[in-house]
Formats: sequence, C-alpha cells, structure tokens
Amino acid sequence: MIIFFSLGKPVWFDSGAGYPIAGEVIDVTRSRISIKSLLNGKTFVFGIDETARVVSRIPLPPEGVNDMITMSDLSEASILWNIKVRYDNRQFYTYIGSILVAVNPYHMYHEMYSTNYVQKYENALVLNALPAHIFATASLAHSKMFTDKINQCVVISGESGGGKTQSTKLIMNYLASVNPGKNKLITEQILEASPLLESFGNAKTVRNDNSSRFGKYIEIYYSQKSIVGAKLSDFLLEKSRIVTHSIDERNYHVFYELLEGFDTEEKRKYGLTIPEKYFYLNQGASMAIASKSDAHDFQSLLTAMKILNFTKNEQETIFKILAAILHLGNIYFSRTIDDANHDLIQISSKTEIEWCSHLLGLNDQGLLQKLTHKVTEARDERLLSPFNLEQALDSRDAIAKALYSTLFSWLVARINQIVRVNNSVDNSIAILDIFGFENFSTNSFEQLCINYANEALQFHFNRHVFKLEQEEYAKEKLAWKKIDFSDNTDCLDLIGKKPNGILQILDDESNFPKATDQSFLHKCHRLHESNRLYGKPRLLKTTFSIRHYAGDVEYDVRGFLDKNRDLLRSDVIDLFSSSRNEILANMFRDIRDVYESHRGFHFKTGRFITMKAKTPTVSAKFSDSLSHLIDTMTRCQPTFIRCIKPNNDKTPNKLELSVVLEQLRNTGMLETVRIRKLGFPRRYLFEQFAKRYRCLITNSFDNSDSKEITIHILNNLPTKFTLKYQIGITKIFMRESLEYHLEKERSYLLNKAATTIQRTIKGYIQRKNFEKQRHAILILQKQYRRWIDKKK
Ligand SMILES: Nc1ncnc2c1ncn2[C@@H]1O[C@H](COP(=O)(O)OP(=O)(O)OP(=O)(O)O)[C@@H](O)[C@H]1O
Repeated sequence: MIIFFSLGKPVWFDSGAGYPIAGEVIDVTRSRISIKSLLNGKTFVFGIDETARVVSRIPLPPEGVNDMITMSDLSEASILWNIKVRYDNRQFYTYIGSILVAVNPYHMYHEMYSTNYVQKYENALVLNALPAHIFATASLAHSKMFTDKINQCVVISGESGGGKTQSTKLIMNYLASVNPGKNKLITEQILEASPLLESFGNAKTVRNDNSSRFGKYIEIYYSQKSIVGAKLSDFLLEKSRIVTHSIDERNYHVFYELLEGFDTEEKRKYGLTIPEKYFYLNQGASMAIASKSDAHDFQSLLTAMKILNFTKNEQETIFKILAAILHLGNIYFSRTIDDANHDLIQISSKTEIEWCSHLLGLNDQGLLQKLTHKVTEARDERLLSPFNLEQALDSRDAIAKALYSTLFSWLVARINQIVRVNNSVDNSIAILDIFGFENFSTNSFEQLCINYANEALQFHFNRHVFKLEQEEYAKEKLAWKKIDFSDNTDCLDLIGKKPNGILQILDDESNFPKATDQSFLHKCHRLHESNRLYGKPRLLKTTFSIRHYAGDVEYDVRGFLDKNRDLLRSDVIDLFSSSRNEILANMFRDIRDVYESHRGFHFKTGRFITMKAKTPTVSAKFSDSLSHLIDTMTRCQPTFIRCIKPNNDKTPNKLELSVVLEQLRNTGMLETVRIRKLGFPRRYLFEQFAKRYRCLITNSFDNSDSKEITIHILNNLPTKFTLKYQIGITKIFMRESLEYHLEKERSYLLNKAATTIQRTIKGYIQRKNFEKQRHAILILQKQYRRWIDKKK
C-alpha cells in the first residue's frame, strides 16, 4: 500500500486527534511513510501496519472553495479543511448551496460590512456570483420576497457564541441600508430595538460575553417594497440569572450599564452605588467586560429609548424598577426564636426595604409582609403564616424575578406598539435568532426547554433540506437514490409528544399539589426507561439524560416543578397593582387580568378560586409558542444560516478543528453538503421557467406549451450542464450552478437589450433634437436673409 504514495503526494492522515489532517508525503521507505502536517509543519511517521491511517487527498485551491457542493471530495476531512483554509484567508462565510455557513471571526472587520459591500451584494439574484457573504444571503431573501411573492424567513442557528445575534444585526442593517422607503424613522426604530433588548436580555456567560438569554423572532413588514413596520416575539427569558449567576458570569447588562452611566446625582436619587456592592451583581466576581464599555452602552440605551419614544416617566419607572431589584437583592434576614420556640425571621436591612418601597411606590409594611409571610386562603379567611429563612430568601428572589420579567415583557410590548404596522402589508421577511444548544455541568429546566427548541429547529431544517426535498423528487418522479439522514422525530416525541412526553409528565405533575421533583423523575423513568434516547442513572441520582441530535445531556430535576409552575403569588401581584406608580401598577394589572381569566367562580363560597389545572405552565406556554413559531416558519420560504464557533475561548482568528468538526457533525452539515451536491435544490414550474428564460432562445414558439419551451432552453445549454437538471412532471429541478449560469446569461442579455433600447432611444432623441435645431436654424437663416434683403 505504501508504495502508492509518491513523494509530495497530498494525503489525509490520522494524527490520533480524532479527525484527519491534511499533509504531504515527504519520505517513503519499504517499511514506513513520513508525512508533513499542513497544520503545524510537524512530521508524522506511519509504519507498514498503519497505512489505513493515510488516504490520498484532492488538494483544495489555496483560497478554499466558495460553495462546498462544488467540491469533488466531500469527505468530512475535506469539508473541515475547506472551512479552515477559508478562515485563515479571512473568508468567514462559505456556502453549502443556498445554506450559509458563518464562522465567527471574533474580530470585527468593519470594511466587510461597509456600504461598499452593501452595494456590491445588492440585488444579487444568485449566490455564487461573488464570494460568500451574509449580505448575499440577505439580498437573495430580500429579492426573492418580491420576485417569488413568498414571505421569507432567515433561520439562524448555532451554539452559544457562534454569532447568531451578530448575524441578525448584520441582516437587519443590510435590509435597512437597501430600503428605499421615505419613512426612515420606522427603520431606525426597528434597528434601535436591538441595542435596547440587548441591554435587558443579554449577559456575559462563560461561553459568550454578549449571550442572548432569550430567543427572538423578528418579522419585518413591507408594503410597496419598503419597510413599513415590524413585530418582535420573545421566547423564554432566563429568569434565574436575575438572582443568581455562576463565577465569571454577569447578570443582565443593563444593571452594570446603569451603574456606570449614572452620574453621582442620579445614583443618589436611586440610592445606588457601585456594582460590587450588590449581591445580584457580584456573584460571578466579574464586573467589567474587556470589549464592552457599559457607560457608552448606557448612552446608546438612552438614545434607543428616545428614538423609540419612551417618555421621561417611562424611563424613570424602568430605572426605578432596576434600582429596586438591586436593593431587593441586598435585603438579608436573620433567624430569631419566639416564645413558643418557633423559628422566625426578621429583616436586618431596613434601609433596603425603604428604598425598594420608595422606588416602587409601595408602603414599607406591604412589601415587608410579602417578604416574611405567606398568605393562604382558607374558606373565607386569609391566613398569614411566617416564612423560615429559606422561604424568605426564595420569596425575595421570586419578587425580583417577577419584577424583571414583567418589565422585559412590557418592553417588548412597548417596542411592538411603536413599530407596529398601520397600513396594509404585501410581504414580510423574518429573522429567527434563538438560543443555541446548551450542555453545562448542571442542566436544569431552562436547558431542557432550550434544547427542545433546538430539536424543533433541527427538525424544521431536516424537513426542508432532506425530507420534503426527497418527497418532492419522488412525487415528480425524478431519478433519485434516497439519502438517509438522522431524523430527530423520536427525540421530539420523547420530550414533547402527548400524552407521555417528558414535558407533558412535568405539566401533569405541576398541576398536582402533592407532586415533587422526585415523583416527576420516577414517572419519567417508568415511562421512558426503555427508550433508547432516554437515560436513567445507575445510581440513585436526581437526574435523567437525553440523547439529543447534538449530544447527550444530563438534566437535574431539582427545581423543575417550581420553575414550571412559576406561579407568582396573587398577593404580590395585588401589591404591585396597587403601586402609586401608574406605569408599574398597569404592568401588574395586565398580569392580574391573565390570572383572573384562569380563575373560576366557586359557587359554594361565592369567591374566586384559582383553577390550577387551567393555569398555563411555563413549558405549556413555551411549547405553544414554539409550535406557533414552527407553523409560521413553515409558511415562509426558509434560508438557513449555520453559525459556527471557531474556538471555546473567544479568541480572534483562531480556528480549532476539533471544535468546528463537532459542530459540523452535530448539526448534520456533512449530510447536508452531500444532499445539496447530489440534489436539485432550485426548481421552477415549467410556466415560470419558460417565462423567465425564454429570452435565452431565439426561436419563436407561438402556441407551444411551457414544458416544450423549457426543454428547448435546456437543449440549448452547453453539454457540461446536462447532469445539472432533471425534468419532473410539473417542474424543472436544477442545481444552483445551472441557475447561476442561466441568471448570468439572462442578465447579460437583459443588459444588452437595455443598452440597445437606450441606444435607440438616445439616437431617436438626438435625431429629434437635431431635426428641431436644424429646423430652427433654417428659420433663423430665412428670417435673417429676408431682413438683409429688406435692408438692401
Ligand atoms: N461576524 C462577526 N464579526 C465579528 N465578530 C463577531 C461576528 N459574529 C460574532 N462575533 C463576536 O462573537 C461574539 C458572540 O457572537 P453572538 O453574540 O452573535 O453569538 P450568539 O450565537 O448569538 O450567542 P448566544 O447564543 O450566546 O446569544 C459577539 O459578541 C462578537 O464579539
């Protein structure tokens, strides 16, 4: 075997790292082969019995390949290497047909997103004409929205830190730049919603300094090809972060921005000091982020609020709520024992209570009571029972979480009110930026929801790229050998299918007062133990695991029931609804209305009671919004952007092959390249095709049908395109390379025709002008001669 490798031969070799590396043969003897790694120049020697670890390699062009489906070697190694070669050449974008792979450079190359680039990619009809770029993807979706008259949806996915939020912003900037509308204000308001929501919904995590801790779906509406409004939907804000975060992490940016942005006078007004002093901010021992100026971002936040028409009163209420949350976190309790030897607690930080009450427009006693006592409703009475220390701390944190999450929902509603559409809408383009797959050392309820959402998105991707594609080939009777792909339906069923999916079990248990996290876990074990995707721990632990498409994740069920119920105490809602601050009171009155709508009238007692079975739990609400989202997206034409994180330490311009490969494997990218290469992703009905490309042939087809014209156009193509299309029953299917060729030809002809038309019209106008001038001159000459004659 070794003798087949000559000196200088390009090869892939297995260095033991778990992925093949590109190398070149530098020495061959009878018993061994020496290979120089192209990664680091090191030499690797393989003995005669190790030749299976070396295979021949088709070299890539030095700058890599723009669209990976055009590569002749579609092995995992080649795809991975192509991404690396391009990354090293500062080409961070690569296509897989129409799917964009975006690798995070972790460094902002501003020129790459300048107006020059906007102009370069504007009106792109096909992707491959220029180097891969996010603007090309945005431009294609934008122009398809008008030409195909189908609403578009750009689905951005990837791990935390992959670059989803950044990509969303770049697409929005592109859409704003090419927007011809006269109403620039609405576009500006839509753009300004991003920094505002980032302040309130993003935080530093160990994986990403600016991690979105909520999912968002932004729909941008068009009328007469101009932006006329937008709608933002948010998903599952991470509430636990408001009261706790891990080491090296931070709470939401807005708290630090506020403290850095306020001057001494303002701080005094809200009773604030430095971040280190607040329990809700200092748990991660990480106050500042090297690449971020909190003071500067506070000014941007103020600008955003101004552009979005937040009144002075509204801004002040927001700051008061934020300041009150910080004071709340600093309230501490101490244990005392009463005469009957009962464990009691008392508040040791009166000042904080006073600040909270003052800022929230409450009286001190009202808040104090909610923090130290539980109200139970028994028959006609409301009974107060004292909390123990742990319960009091829980109650404090629950109030802080309720304040923040209510504020966040109010902000989203407030933004939507400003950017909503007032007139009719022709089309829309939506962008989905949803939290990436998560697998931490401890995973809880939030991770289960996030990973469930990622499973649903992966399903949507698979459905579009593999399932529907192959079903349509079969329906249109194309010659096609089916490609297998990893279908994740079973995992979706395990988590969410009625009646026994894990989230359904959780919901049943959440509505059952005596249930505990353990009883939920036992039920899961009992019903799913035999499922190949479900793992029951060998030892008595509080966990179960799920085999996701992106890897195994172990979930710790402690706290699942409480988090899912997420019941805000009705007496707390009542307290805030009675605040002297009308804006704050209204936020909570809205919540009270929702709660009221889930309460029933108890005829016997004549009082309202909470019908818990009907109160929507967090997972029920989340599953609903997720299926609504997928439904909406299914009605749009999707464009997929897969964001890839190049390394785990947020370092600029460093690509670690193992980190990238894992993401490529987990998201089915390798199968995607195969199907996109073999498949025929671009399709037109014969009528559409004939109408669009008829200009490419000269024959006249007076009464011919569209299929005949289509076939004629195809027969006229150079032979290299023969295998690039298939003719179905109602449609023509083709590869992107053929569409690119056709579009190029068409655009050339249209330009030529336009030039001819321009030339003819210009000639006509010139001739006309000339005739006019000649006529005028003749008249002048005539008159002049007559005048001379008269003079004589
Ligand atoms: N195209 C880009 N150019 C320059 N830097 C980028 C680009 N994309 C991402 N980054 C950098 O990487 C960081 C992480 O990106 P981003 O916040 O968009 O990731 P994400 O996928 O949205 O993560 P999460 O799921 O945690 O919200 C950004 O703050 C930015 O510094």
